[in-house]
Amino acid sequence: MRGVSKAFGSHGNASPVAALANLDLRVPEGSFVSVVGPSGCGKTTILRLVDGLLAADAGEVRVSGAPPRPGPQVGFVFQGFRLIPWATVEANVDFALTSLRLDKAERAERVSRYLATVGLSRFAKAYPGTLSGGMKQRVALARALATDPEILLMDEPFASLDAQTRELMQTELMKLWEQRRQTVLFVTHSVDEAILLSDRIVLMSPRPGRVIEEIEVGLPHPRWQYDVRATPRFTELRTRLWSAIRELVLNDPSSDFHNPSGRPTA
Ligand SMILES: Nc1ncnc2c1ncn2[C@@H]1O[C@H](COP(=O)(O)OP(=O)(O)OP(=O)(O)O)[C@@H](O)[C@H]1O
Repeated sequence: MRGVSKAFGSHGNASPVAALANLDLRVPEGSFVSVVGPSGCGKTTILRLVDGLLAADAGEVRVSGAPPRPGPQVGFVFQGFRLIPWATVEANVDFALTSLRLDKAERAERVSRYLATVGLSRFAKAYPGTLSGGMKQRVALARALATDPEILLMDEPFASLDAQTRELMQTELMKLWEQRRQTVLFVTHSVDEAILLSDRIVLMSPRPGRVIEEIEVGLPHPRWQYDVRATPRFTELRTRLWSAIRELVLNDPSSDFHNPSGRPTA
């Protein structure tokens, strides 16, 4: 993304919201990049621009050298799963394959392979409403992976899961990524999650959203094989990112937590 700006239209008398201003961001092929920053800094807007669901007002967005276009080359995983409630688990995954023009046997093989990858083969005939949150998110992950996309866009995919399930899903994602090494652009509010998963972390400031720092994580892979959180590097990154985000929030006049002095308000 080069010099990208995006504003959203005004509601009633309110003036337009400048979501992104003159944003530069490069995500190298095969890398795992996370975007963190205060609420409303434009993280989701970046993903929608890369997916081609949204057009930039100014600047240039390129995906593998071409203008972005929605399609099977890009997999999207959302916080809210977005499964089809009246379709079975396997039908939900199969639906993603519609545009690939595979024959029936190939489609069935893909569906069963990716359901096995996320450990849900036994639930192929179940309906989403009967599954736990973690299982639903695994279906959503299988659906996103089934087209074998070059790029995975993930918008707070684990935010609504309980802490244990979230950790298990993070480990699953790390393992899957080690095998396939897609390019991943991952949005999260969790600094720990960003450090755990990413090669690089992009820190954004809000109103208008822009990149203020890019940090190489520098922790070795595969990270599920050792206790990443116990390393000095993890602690250092965590402290650095949290204090930067805290400063951004306290100094943002439109934030509910605006308090430049940082002193107790009560
Ligand atoms: N369709 C829209 N119409 C109006 N304003 C919008 C729209 N989409 C996003 N915005 C505004 O643009 C800004 C950036 O939104 P975006 O959702 O990209 O931020 P975010 O960093 O992902 O937020 P959060 O962390 O809260 O999910 C916000 O101020 C948001 O209110």
